[in-house]
Amino acid sequence: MFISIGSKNPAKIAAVEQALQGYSFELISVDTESGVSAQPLSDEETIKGAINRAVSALSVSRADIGIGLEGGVQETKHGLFLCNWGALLAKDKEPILAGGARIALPDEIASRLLAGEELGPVMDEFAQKQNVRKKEGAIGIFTNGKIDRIEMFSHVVKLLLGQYEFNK
Ligand SMILES: O=P(O)(O)OP(=O)(O)OP(=O)(O)OC[C@H]1O[C@@H](n2cnc3c(O)ncnc32)[C@H](O)[C@@H]1O
Ligand SMILES: [Mg+2]
Repeated sequence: MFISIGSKNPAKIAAVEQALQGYSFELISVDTESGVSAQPLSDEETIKGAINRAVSALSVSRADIGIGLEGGVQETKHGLFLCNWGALLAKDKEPILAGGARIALPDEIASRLLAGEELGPVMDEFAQKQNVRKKEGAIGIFTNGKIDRIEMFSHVVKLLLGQYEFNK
């Protein structure tokens, strides 16, 4: 299986590799535009970003499958939640979608995102670390390391792959 992932973010690449353990596969990563805002503010926008990345990843390579993973946030009555979406696109097929685990962000983080800041830099400042988005992610910080961004996205990729196999 030849797979192209639409991001150079090491956490997203590692998530695909983790989900594909036991498979024989070749993986390339391509820097794609999400085509949505840098900080998507809804499920809908985040899904669109994931699909756009999968489409570009497939179109610029000879891969059989393009995968797009996108992070965003979604407002609810219970707070601003992290949302993460994945799209898998096989040639001449409709994209397959899957969502990741969700947790509410603390108010001090949520208010900054709603004011227009991006989660990546806000998390680095909050956690006093560098490149949180490429490592444990906000989900790793706020779950005390129980579920990091790689594990969360690897779950999304397994959900994509499983649906792809089931529908084949
Ligand atoms: O290189 P790319 O693939 O763009 O990876 P990214 O880390 O920027 O990830 P996204 O574009 O999918 O995420 C959209 C925004 O949300 C941020 N973000 C999403 N999830 C995060 C997390 O768990 N921890 C820190 N920042 C996160 C990220 O920095 C962006 O500002
Ligand atoms: Mg980004």
